[in-house]
Amino acid sequence: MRKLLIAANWKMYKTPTESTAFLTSFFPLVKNIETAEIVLCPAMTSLTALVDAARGKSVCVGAQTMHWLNEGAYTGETSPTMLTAIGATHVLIGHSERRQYFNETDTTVNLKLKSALAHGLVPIVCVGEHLNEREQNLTADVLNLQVSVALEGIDAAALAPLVIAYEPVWAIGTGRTATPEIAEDAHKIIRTKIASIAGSDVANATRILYGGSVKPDNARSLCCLDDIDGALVGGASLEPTSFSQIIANATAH
Ligand SMILES: O=C(CO)COP(=O)(O)O
Repeated sequence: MRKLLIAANWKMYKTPTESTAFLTSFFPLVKNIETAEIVLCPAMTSLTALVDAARGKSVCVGAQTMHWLNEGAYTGETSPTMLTAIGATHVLIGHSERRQYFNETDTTVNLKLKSALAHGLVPIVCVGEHLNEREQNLTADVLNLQVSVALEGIDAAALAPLVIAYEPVWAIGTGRTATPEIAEDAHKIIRTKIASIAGSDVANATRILYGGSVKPDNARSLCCLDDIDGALVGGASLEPTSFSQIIANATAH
């Protein structure tokens, strides 16, 4: 049985003060929820403050990206060792905005995934097709390629912590959510691909989140499906009430 994971991607929003103020209002709203793991991914500058504020609470804190190396002359970058040193436990890898604006590729996703696993960070690897790819019936090809390159050269035994987030690019920040059928289909494609690479045990244990315009009113219909194990939420995670409603609806029986 896979435990639901609901993650917030705050992108380039919230100062450290705003991040900890969020937690102060948010935590009382979710503290009795035991059926989901909750992860907040703030901007790098808020990580330390949020890790400190979340200590002892059932909320984890993750980064939105990282370099794959431990150190080096890479201006502006943050290493996995730096993240674990401050207590971050999760990391988003290969978000479509990183691929679009910062030249991330399937190959750098693979390097980052190997590095995150080696450092004990829970990797949340983002995959998803563009609208034109969906319109040309290329969704399965795109997802299969993204997943296979991401997992290249990684031992099945090392993949236990892996989380994948299916985020169709056309649904991000657009208010246009994938229908539950579209999302479930894509998640099945991803799970089947993982099984072909790493075996069915790994595939069945891997949590696959849906991301793209998740809101309180669609969280239930997405998260109740067999192959959807949670959500990666952008805009609607910035506000404690809407994010806590997403969690409540996603975990409702
Ligand atoms: O990119 C996303 C999460 O990583 C999704 O963003 P929205 O929820 O704002 O569409």
